[in-house]
Amino acid sequence: MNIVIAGAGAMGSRFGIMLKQAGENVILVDGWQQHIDEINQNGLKANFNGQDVTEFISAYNQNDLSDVDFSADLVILFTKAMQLDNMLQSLDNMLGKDTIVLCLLNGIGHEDVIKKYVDYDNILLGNTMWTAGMEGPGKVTLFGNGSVDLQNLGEGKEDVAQKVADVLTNADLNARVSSDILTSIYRKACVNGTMNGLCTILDSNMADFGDTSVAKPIVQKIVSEFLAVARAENVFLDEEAVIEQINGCFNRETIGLHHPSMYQDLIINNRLTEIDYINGAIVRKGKEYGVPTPYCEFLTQLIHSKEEIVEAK
Ligand SMILES: NC(=O)C1=CN([C@@H]2O[C@H](COP(=O)(O)OP(=O)(O)OC[C@H]3O[C@@H](n4cnc5c(N)ncnc54)[C@H](OP(=O)(O)O)[C@@H]3O)[C@@H](O)[C@H]2O)C=CC1
Ligand SMILES: CC(C)(CO)C(=O)C(=O)O
Repeated sequence: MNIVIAGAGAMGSRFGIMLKQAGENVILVDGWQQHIDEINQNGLKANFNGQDVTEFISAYNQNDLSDVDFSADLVILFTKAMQLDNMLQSLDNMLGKDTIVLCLLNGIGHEDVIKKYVDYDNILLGNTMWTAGMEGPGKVTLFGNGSVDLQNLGEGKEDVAQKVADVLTNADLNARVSSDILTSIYRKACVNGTMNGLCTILDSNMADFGDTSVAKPIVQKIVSEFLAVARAENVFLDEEAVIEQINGCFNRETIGLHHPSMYQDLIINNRLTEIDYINGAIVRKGKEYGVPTPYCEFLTQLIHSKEEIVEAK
């Protein structure tokens, strides 16, 4: 399958490497020129579960795609939420009438942006529990396990969703077609709504935060706000199951040592965060539905305050 990874940071690189290793025809598209040059000159390097691997995958700057002759069957979106609209504009020439677009960004509501550029029937919405970290241009660190949930937005497009899930699973990415992706997106948003902001403010990985005496009550308060907003949208989640999934992030043997992507953005790279698409989205929706969200509001404010202190760009 001809696959474009649109947003080739940490996660895009993971998916690019694993799909290439499974024999798919992959290209990477990104806006970070130094990263692109490094990949094209020396290959995309990864410390992959402790082993050094290098994959040679062509990488292109999203602002310079006019001469790229690649007929994309599948585009996997892996930008940061703030970059999504720009990336879709850049990809315009590559999106044929049958190109399937799969969104795996964290956060809520990305379909509203994607719909502006892609036929509704060609959109797959999903999320993932895989993790990844950037070491520097052309180099990522990949460890642990994960999975992907995805669903077709268009009616009767289940076969398309299944085909994409099969391609991902064939690359060991453990994908499954969900029949209720909004529930799955809210469930993942609860994971990000707790792990990402808190580990960033507390300067910790997930396992160290999980070991603190206050982790459980704070997680419970934030989850209850997410679930109340979800209920207002007729999305019903089982609180115990959500908390169990979050507790899974504290496991040092699996992904507990990971610093969430928001930590990588703000603390390591001085970059703006996706907080407005996670806890901030819950605050906005809470106001709309008359649902109080004090914990999400406070965490959103703390992250914005930290962004200002470190002059994040
Ligand atoms: N990392 C993780 O473990 C997980 C992340 N996600 C989600 O996946 C999506 C993509 O996240 P992720 O892969 O972490 O994103 P990254 O921050 O690694 O990459 C996203 C983009 O940011 C830019 N960028 C990243 N690092 C630098 C740098 N040091 N200097 C300059 N530019 C840089 C690049 O684009 P450009 O130069 O064009 O700005 C890149 O395409 C997000 O929605 C995230 O929440 C989901 C699950 C886990
Ligand atoms: C690994 C996980 C689940 C942590 O919240 C994630 O999605 C991220 O790092 O953004």
